[in-house]
Amino acid sequence: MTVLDDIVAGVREDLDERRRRLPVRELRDRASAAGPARDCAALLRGDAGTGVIAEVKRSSPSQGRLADIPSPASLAAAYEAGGARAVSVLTERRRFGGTLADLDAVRARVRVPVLRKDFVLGDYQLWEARAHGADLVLLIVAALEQPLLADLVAQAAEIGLTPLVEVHDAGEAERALAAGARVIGVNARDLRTLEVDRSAFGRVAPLIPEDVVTIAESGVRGPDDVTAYARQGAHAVLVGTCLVTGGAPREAVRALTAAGRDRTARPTTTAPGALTSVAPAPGDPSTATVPSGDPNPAAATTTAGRPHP
Ligand SMILES: O=C(O)c1ccccc1NCC(=O)[C@H](O)[C@H](O)COP(=O)(O)O
Repeated sequence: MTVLDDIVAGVREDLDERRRRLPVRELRDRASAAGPARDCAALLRGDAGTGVIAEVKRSSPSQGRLADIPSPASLAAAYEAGGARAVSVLTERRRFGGTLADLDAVRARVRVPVLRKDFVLGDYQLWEARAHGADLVLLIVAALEQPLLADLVAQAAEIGLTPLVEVHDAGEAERALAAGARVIGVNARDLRTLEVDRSAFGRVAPLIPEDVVTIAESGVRGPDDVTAYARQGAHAVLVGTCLVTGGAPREAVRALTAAGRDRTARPTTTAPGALTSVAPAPGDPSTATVPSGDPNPAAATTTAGRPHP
């Protein structure tokens, strides 16, 4: 069993329990009362510079306890004051020490978009995310079969959430695009082994079309890492550990944001194997990928719904 399998098994148990306590129809009512979410793709892309998505993270499977964070709202306010483009809130309880109450508290305090960071396995968690005020929701390709991934991308958009679809390698990026992702996070951390490889973004991002927003996730230790990602064209970086352990979150976010000031246009490859996304027909969550350079959309190979390894 991998670390990811183990996390997902716990998440599933907790989710079943919440479902028993609160029917989805009630969640939907709460989601309607939460007011509209923002369309975050353009906000995350920003005008210039690599932005910072700053994370509220108490613990992690890779490093155990990181910080107490008695007031997630105060931490998020410090992130916002430092110039964070968005705030990420880990709501997974067992391994990360997060709760939906953290999401409520952060939502109530900041104006920037808020990401619900969890291991989403079905639409119930999308409704939860919206009911608790999230604008964005994380969908992890490695945790989802392709038909479910495509479904959740489409449903998230219908609910008004912007799905941030997380990948770790080229094959997962292909699946994300095939599912219709418009915002893709390349996680340097392999969720099966917890190994961090900061070169993952440089390998995967050039395969992603320029009109898709790209986020470099995990393993950022300080400004130099942000500068490196900015040179590779990342629209934003997602940072947790170094912000919650550093002791001065507002100043830290400011320094990371300054380091990302000079973003270079992302080099996208036209080599065989590069991917382009093809917009799905309205109401059709599936989409297709074609090798870039092939001008004939009719040559598209539909990959949505395809079983994955
Ligand atoms: O952080 C972990 O150890 C981890 C392990 C298994 C699954 C997910 C994990 N983290 C979630 C994240 O993606 C990070 O919290 C986020 O990218 C920030 O990373 P970092 O700056 O390295 O804390």
